[in-house]
Amino acid sequence: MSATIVLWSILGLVVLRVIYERIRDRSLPPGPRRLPLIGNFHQAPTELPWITYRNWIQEYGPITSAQFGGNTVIFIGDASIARDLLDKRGNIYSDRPRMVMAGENLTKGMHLLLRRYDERYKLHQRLDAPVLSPRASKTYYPLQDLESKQLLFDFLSTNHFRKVYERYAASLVYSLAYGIRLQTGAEPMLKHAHQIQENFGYAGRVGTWIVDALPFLNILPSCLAPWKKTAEAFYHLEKALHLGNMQTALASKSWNWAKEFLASKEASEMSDIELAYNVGILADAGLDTTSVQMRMFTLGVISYPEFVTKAQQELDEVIGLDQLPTLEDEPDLPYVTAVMKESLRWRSIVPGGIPHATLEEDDYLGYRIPKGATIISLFWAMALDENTFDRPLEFRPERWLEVPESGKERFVNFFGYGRRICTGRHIAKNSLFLLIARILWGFNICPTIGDDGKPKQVNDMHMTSGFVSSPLPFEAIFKPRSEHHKEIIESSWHNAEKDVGVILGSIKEKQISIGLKVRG
Ligand code: HEM
Repeated sequence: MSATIVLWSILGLVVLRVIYERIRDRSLPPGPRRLPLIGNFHQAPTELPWITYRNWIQEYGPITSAQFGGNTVIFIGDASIARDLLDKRGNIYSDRPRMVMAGENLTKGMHLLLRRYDERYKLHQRLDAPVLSPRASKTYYPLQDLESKQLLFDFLSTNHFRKVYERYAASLVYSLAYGIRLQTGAEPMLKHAHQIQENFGYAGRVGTWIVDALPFLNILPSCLAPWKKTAEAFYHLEKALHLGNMQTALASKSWNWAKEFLASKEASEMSDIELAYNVGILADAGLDTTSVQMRMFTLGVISYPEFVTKAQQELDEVIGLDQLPTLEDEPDLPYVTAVMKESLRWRSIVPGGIPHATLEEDDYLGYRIPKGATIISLFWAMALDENTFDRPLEFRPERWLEVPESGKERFVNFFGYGRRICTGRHIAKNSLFLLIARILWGFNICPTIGDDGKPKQVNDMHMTSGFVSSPLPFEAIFKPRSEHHKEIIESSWHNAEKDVGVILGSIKEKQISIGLKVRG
């Protein structure tokens, strides 16, 4: 074959490809200009990608499309469009995009968050639903009460708030899932669990693995696919943690989710490892989320301290000085509830949203949304939308108590959408309310003082990338509001029931008494 024929053939293929892409992209929502083959891949940042995506939304409109290799991605930057598609058309928009490295190689299809929307996924949802319902979640209050009392007590002797929040969140979810209280936060199993989270975040990083861009490469044998070795090592580490915790839970005398699940009809259709992963993924999901959201709240206090006085006035009037607020007080504490909502809006722990995918082609506002497209509801854009939130960069709880000026729908889906909405949201919201109310009741939180004698400045826009985005390290000082507050915190902790077996037993009794079906 002469060189001329080769050249003409290549040119012909390129032309055919361009024609194919033109047809493929017809009627898609507008978006940045694509290059042949790679589309916008070269424009997808690995660090803080939501900032670039928000810029695209501002330039091209609230529903924007881009092409990452063979994958069409639709970005949504408007709360009502996100609800129209992800909530109201949940039958189409509840799948997840394929993530070869994190979803298939590392977690072997067993990570609930990444599961495709199929019968197996629904089986897992049926298994989990009874322990995560609003009514069941309310019965976990005695554990949240105990752990939050320890949290307040810990703040009397340390300002290391990251550790204090992490211990709270981990101990709560490990008690529920496995009957294991984590009293110090330095337990080896917790270190192991954090390593697993880190590995998952690494495996899930966009732009890190060639196999995520070109999934067909995954059929290569391990000797030609070095990523498989990494995934296999991570998998064995994770499997050991979930199976080990499951064994401890089943051997424990107390009621826990592991026992509850094992006794269910759904579990009889699962292997030991699939069941252990189910419990393990729930435990993982509860580890970082609540604690990082509490760091966002702390960042809000340091950056916009004015709201604290108003919250404390409300707490003093409604609760008084002699007792801690409880979950029952929520309806009487609208300002504190607004602080919780504002923490979730101001800095989401998932600013890039968690991607959904379409199960079939759809039509919306005259645009074609292809089957298999990745759908990103961009929390960062919706939470900072100036048309719906006045001065959105400010932490201003009042906005949740005022009647919004514009008639436009505001972003409130902090826990996601439709059939993939966060299943731990009732537990999470109860924790956030209780922690925020109790911390504001008992403490003033101040910035640390620098060498120049002035409060150290903290940049409230400095965040990490990754599955869960957290603030970069900053310092804060937790001071009890008075000697009296300190005494109440000490006595509440000293008088608390600390035996997790007794508390879990009382939770089981409570569930039976209110008519919940208890299996374990
Ligand atoms: C402040 C705390 C939390 C926040 C902000 C949060 C947020 C989210 C978001 C945005 C999603 C994705 C929803 C979607 O795809 O539309 C999600 C999924 C999920 N969350 Fe949470 N979450 C929190 C705490 C928790 C806790 C405590 C648990 C478990 C006890 C949990 C369990 C899960 C699970 C299992 C999923 C996967 C749902 C699925 O794909 O079907 N989350 N969460």
